[in-house]
Amino acid sequence: MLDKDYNQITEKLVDWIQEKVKDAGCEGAVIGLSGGIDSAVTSALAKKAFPDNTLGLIMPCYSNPQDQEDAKKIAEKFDIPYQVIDLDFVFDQFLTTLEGKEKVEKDNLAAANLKPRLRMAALYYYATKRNSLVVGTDNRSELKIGYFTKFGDGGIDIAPLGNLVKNEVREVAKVLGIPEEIINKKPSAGLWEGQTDEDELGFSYEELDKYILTGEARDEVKEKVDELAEKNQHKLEMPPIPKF
Ligand SMILES: Nc1ncnc2c1ncn2[C@@H]1O[C@H](COP(=O)(O)OP(=O)(O)OC[C@H]2O[C@@H]([n+]3cccc(C(=O)O)c3)[C@H](O)[C@@H]2O)[C@@H](O)[C@H]1O
Ligand SMILES: Nc1ncnc2c1ncn2[C@@H]1O[C@H](COP(=O)(O)OP(=O)(O)OP(=O)(O)O)[C@@H](O)[C@H]1O
Ligand SMILES: [Mg+2]
Repeated sequence: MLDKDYNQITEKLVDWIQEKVKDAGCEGAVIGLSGGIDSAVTSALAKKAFPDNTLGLIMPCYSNPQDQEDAKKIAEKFDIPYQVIDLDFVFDQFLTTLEGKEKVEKDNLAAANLKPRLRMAALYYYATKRNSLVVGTDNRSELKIGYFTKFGDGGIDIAPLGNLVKNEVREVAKVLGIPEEIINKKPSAGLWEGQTDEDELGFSYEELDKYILTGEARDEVKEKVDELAEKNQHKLEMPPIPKF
């Protein structure tokens, strides 16, 4: 990876979270805990920043049970208070309400994207009640290509990992003592069974990160990344407003 001091970066990120939360007049952090590395790192940083006011929400929505186990393991290892909020019922009811019928097709992107959007609503519920910020887990690699659900996992207040590519997040994870099995787990949005980021995208984080950091990649990867970055640019901007 880069020749950077990840011990120092870790400390600076803790200070940065403290500063952003205090600047907002808030007192703590609320984070969605998925059992993946990005939320593990983010919650461990937030816990260091706000030892007495960090809350993790574990929100399975037809999710792999192993993910919930992994999320609990992180919460317990870092002594982060957490709540398990099962979204299966709400998800089904919402889809039924949206479609106006009981039997609803769930196997499509529109339905899959409801999951992160329900999680976003739950995170803001607790953020408001606790005078806290929603601390996002999006990293630089995901932000570059818009690989997140708009107003879902992209609906957050601050993004401490936003300047670190995925492989740098792994370096910070090592500094924090995140368990190896979480660091080495295949990244997944968990939106449908068996989904992995790299299968869906068609390139690896190693390739994506190298392209972001050096501008070098296979032509096919460059093309795909550039196309996604352009197509999803709107996710990083304010909604267009007429100038007249
Ligand atoms: N040019 C434009 N200007 C303004 N808005 C525009 C737009 N083009 C589309 N839109 C809007 O954006 C919507 C499409 O964006 P969005 O709803 O986000 O949906 P979309 O980008 O199609 O899907 C989300 C992607 O993010 C991935 N994801 C989601 C959640 C977590 C993770 C993870 O890594 O954990 C990954 C997921 O696997 C999927 O590939 C359209 O329905 C439309 O409303
Ligand atoms: N089951 C879940 N419960 C709570 N939060 C979740 C759940 N699934 C996803 N999230 C939230 O959405 C974020 C985006 O998911 P994403 O998959 O990009 O990150 P991750 O799971 O932490 O790491 P990885 O990308 O390596 O899987 C998570 O970091 C977490 O904050
Ligand atoms: Mg994940």
